[in-house]
Amino acid sequence: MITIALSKGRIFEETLPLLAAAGVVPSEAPESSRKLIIGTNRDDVRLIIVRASDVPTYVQYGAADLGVAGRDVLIEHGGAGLYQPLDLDIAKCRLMVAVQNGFDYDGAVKQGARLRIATKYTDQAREHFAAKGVHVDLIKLYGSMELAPLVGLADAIVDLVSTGGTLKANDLVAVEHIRDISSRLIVNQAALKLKEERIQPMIEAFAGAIGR
Ligand SMILES: Nc1ncnc2c1ncn2[C@@H]1O[C@H](COP(=O)(O)OP(=O)(O)OP(=O)(O)O)[C@@H](O)[C@H]1O
Ligand SMILES: O=P(O)(O)OC[C@H]1O[C@H](OP(=O)(O)OP(=O)(O)O)[C@H](O)[C@@H]1O
Repeated sequence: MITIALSKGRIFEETLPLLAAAGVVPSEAPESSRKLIIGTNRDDVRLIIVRASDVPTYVQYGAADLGVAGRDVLIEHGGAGLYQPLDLDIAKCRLMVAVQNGFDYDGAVKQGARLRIATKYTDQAREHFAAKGVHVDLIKLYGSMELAPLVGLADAIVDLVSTGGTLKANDLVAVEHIRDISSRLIVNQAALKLKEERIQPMIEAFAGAIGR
């Protein structure tokens, strides 16, 4: 059996064409089912549905052989035990610093002010501000980061931006680009050796379908 870990929503939807290229069609959609293990048209392939940030953990420990995870999530996880053969060029966005409209970010940084930063991405935020020599207090959040500057919880946020619609709707502006993000295929290193004859063709099928 080959087990593939995916998260609901954009990762599942954008991985469907890649799975199809490998001859894998899920037997139901996670959005309309409460099942966490989803069968496919292939007896030897199943999907497990987990939180986006948990995908690397399932693959690291071998509970899933393969998975699809954002670069944002992979950097926070650290990547131990994971082989990352392909950038799938899906779920594309940017990790950015944003502040409320009117907040003088450059001025605050120049003055050497200590900034309060709300984010789910504490490791990447710490590294970004340390490299700039800016002192920060990090406030860990698990979602809706855009709210933090509006209610005085933080001076700035580090979050993902795609269309910019969420920032705009909440009177925020992006002030720094940290990195471009897309999702990657990740593979458990031991599984790749033990099940190579079934996993390698899947990697090749995914590779051939990227960007189609
Ligand atoms: N607006 C976006 N546009 C494109 N890609 C995005 C966007 N937001 C997030 N992503 C990418 O898709 C991945 C999955 O995002 P998704 O919103 O499904 O999960 P999440 O809610 O961030 O995670 P969790 O459920 O673990 O809190 C992210 O890790 C990121 O790489
Ligand atoms: O620039 P935009 O196109 O508006 O996208 C940015 C938003 O997308 C992500 O949230 P998502 O839609 O995944 O919501 P969730 O993570 O809170 O489920 C991210 O956390 C931003 O809030």
